[in-house]
Amino acid sequence: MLVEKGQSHLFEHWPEPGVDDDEKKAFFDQVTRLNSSYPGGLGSYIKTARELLADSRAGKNPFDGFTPSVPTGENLSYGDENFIKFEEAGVKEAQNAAFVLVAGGLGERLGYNGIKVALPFETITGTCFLQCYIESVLALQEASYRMTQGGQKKEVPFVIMTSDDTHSRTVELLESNSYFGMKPTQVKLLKQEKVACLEDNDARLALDPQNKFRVQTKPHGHGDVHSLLYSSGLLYEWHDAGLRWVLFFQDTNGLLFKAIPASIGVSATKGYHVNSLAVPRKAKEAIGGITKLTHIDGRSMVINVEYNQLDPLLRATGFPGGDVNCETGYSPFPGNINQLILELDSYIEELKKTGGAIKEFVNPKYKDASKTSFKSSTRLECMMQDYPKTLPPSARVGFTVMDTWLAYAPVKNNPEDAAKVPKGNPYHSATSGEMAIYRANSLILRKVGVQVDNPVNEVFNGQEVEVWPRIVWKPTWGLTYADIRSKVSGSCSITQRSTMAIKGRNIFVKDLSLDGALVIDSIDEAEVKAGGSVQNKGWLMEKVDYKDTSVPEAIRIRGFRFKKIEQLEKQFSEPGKFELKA
Ligand SMILES: O=c1ccn([C@@H]2O[C@H](COP(=O)(O)OP(=O)(O)O[C@H]3OC[C@@H](O)[C@H](O)[C@H]3O)[C@@H](O)[C@H]2O)c(=O)[nH]1
Ligand SMILES: [Mg+2]
Repeated sequence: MLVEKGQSHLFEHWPEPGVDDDEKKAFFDQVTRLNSSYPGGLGSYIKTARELLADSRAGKNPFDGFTPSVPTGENLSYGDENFIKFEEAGVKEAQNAAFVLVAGGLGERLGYNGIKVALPFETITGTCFLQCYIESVLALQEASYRMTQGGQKKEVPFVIMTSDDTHSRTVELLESNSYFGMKPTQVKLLKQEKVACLEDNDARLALDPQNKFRVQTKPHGHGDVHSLLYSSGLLYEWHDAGLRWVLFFQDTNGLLFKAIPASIGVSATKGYHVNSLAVPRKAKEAIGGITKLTHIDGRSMVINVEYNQLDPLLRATGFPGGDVNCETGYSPFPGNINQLILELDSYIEELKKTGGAIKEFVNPKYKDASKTSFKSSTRLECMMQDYPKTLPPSARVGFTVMDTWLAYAPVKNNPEDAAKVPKGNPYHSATSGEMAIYRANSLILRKVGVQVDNPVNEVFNGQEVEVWPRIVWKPTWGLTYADIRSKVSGSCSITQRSTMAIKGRNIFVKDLSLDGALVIDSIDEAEVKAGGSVQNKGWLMEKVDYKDTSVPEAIRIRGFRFKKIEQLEKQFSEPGKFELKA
């Protein structure tokens, strides 16, 4: 097959029979894997690669014939009547959802040595992203069950897509932490395979520079999640269990679950087959733009246009300024945060036709303008948000826009690159990611009536950020606006230099004035009233330089660490009613 497909160069250097036979066999093992893990097999991969490479060489615009315009979607504003209604509908529906985390990426822009889901999303408690996600799903599952008493208690499936770059470390993280409280059987890992690299426009496969008996491979992109889910049989299992929604999300967004209940509510209420979460987008920000594309033949679709393609598309279609802000100070195109909610039945119908194959693209870096050779080998890639591209016009494709402060704080950029982000655009760094948690929690507490001090501006690792009071809570304490409102009452205040961690479901904050650090931990069966005036020296934020290798990498990439001077710390590990009075 390889020889037929113009790949005989792969064998040119092979020694005579009997020499290196083990390596030769290993080569065919690898080829067999590459062949079976790609929908349609290697032959189909090579064929598509030739077509896409020819288009790329000819400079063909992938959006040829399409005109972009700004689509309309559902705009939510936190805590208003509409939002509360959607949150309630979403929590009810959450027990019919399955969650899929795509975490196969290396995170090259961040350059962190570990896997990204193992990074703390905040360093008050040191909770990592994966723990945050798992605890949020469990809290949602529990809340959903309680809302529909009498029903059957369901376990919400949690899938993680890994790759060879992340798989074993993800398993290790789960196992060494008892799956963060989830039943191991509730978690499924699907490993994506890499795809063959291409060395030229004829799609000749590239050999691994380290081993001439192996084909070089690179990641195929997060779009693999659809074919993996389909071939795993999970979708049918979920269908038979009566599930209705599949939610996809990415590796580092500590705010995400604040936006999820309401967006499930939007999907359920509007009957969306596809619902993408979005936030206002700054021009040139590294997030895709949700765009309505209308073809000259009349058909149209609402789809993500990836951040590197939005500017050329706009310039080519009568927007000479390209990707620029409009009078609002934002790009007119909502920013895709790549959190998708798909309706399960229509998803299965579509995948029956496509097998989960997603429209691919190729992005070779050419040596020169003749476009005949590449600087380094390339490969086909695909993105999970391109799923709607093959849907029929009857599909209900929508999106939900929320405030960035509530919904999106990814950790993608290393400190050096983050410091170079144009002023006014988000850093998307470990520093900004953690600060965003404190800002969101402060703003939420303000919404429910707590008097929270204004932030101060500080510079960490060359990035100027707002530092709000450092407030965190467990998902079981406050999953929705209504939850949080029910747990806070009276006249409460929190000063700017304060730190607060609420780590128990039934902690009721009433008439609390905090100036310092407070940590409360309680079991579900303990009901704790927390009030009075708490004042102590608190926790200081000490600056750390990202180049200071004496500090653990997960900390120094933030540019600060907490110095615990003094705190009030209380633990309630017995059932009963308690009062915390300072
Ligand atoms: O092969 C891969 C590549 C990536 N991924 C995962 O996919 C997720 C996103 O990857 P990246 O962080 O590289 O994505 P990018 O920042 O380039 O853009 C992504 O997020 C922002 C959105 O606006 C973009 O539209 C979306 O493509 C991560 O969770 C990553 O682990 C895989 O699981 N497999
Ligand atoms: Mg990327």
